[in-house]
Amino acid sequence: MIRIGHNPNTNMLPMFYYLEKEHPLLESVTAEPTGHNAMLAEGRIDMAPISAFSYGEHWKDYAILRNLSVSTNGRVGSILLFSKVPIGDLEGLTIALTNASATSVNLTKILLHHYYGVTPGYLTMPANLPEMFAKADAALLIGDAAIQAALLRPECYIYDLGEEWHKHTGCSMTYAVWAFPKSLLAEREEEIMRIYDLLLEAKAKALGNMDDILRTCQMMLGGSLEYWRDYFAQFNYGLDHDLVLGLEKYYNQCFELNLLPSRPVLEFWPKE
Ligand SMILES: C=C(O[C@@H]1C=C(C(=O)O)C=C[C@H]1O)C(=O)O
Repeated sequence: MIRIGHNPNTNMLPMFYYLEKEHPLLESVTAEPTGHNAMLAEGRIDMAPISAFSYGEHWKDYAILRNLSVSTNGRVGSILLFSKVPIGDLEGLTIALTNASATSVNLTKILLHHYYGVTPGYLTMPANLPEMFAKADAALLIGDAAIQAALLRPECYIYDLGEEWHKHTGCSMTYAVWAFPKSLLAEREEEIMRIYDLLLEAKAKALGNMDDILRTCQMMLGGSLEYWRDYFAQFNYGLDHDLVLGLEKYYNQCFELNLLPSRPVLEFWPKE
């Protein structure tokens, strides 16, 4: 039995919609990304779509499943900085960061410190825009919380961090990778291979049947089918060479800004 992390946000439906929930080899544990980051590090789950940043913290212990990620080359639509002032004016002000994210929290710091030359103060809070705006001048939200907040058209500046990253670096951005502890390979490699095949099959089926997923998103959060078609058009759930280059750029920036203690070396599984 492999315990995998299930992320309930709409952007993960192309991975989970067709994954068999009752498969005898699988047990799913639902949480936001930071929940899975902690559970994988503590051995409470065996594999998950963790924050790319969390892989960067544990790269010596983890392997990354090939050809799987949550990435965009530009706009993402659900990693949004809501701000009362233009982004370049945040010097000395306060940003409330969602407690659900690790990748985007550090992406925010890279963009602000390195590219805009501003150093705000930070708070970490549950994702709730009115409560965040009561305590801070800007708020970072990810996933469905970001989509829901943006659909309400709040009166503030809204920056898409995938778009900002692309604008400043020309690179794609990988938010999540599927990782597992390498120590599992000694005795459970065959089981991991079975789960990997299930994940690839579920993804292929979803990407060939996106209409079902668009309707599900509409039922979950509202919005038009066109809105959802446009949202998913940005995403890449693979992990090709160009995406890896973008991810390495992100890790290098994290290391240079002391957000990571070492420069991660990516180790993929299965070996080619
Ligand atoms: C695209 C998204 O990516 C997510 C963002 C993450 C993070 O910031 O740590 C982690 C997992 C991703 O699935 C999103 O939630 O909107």
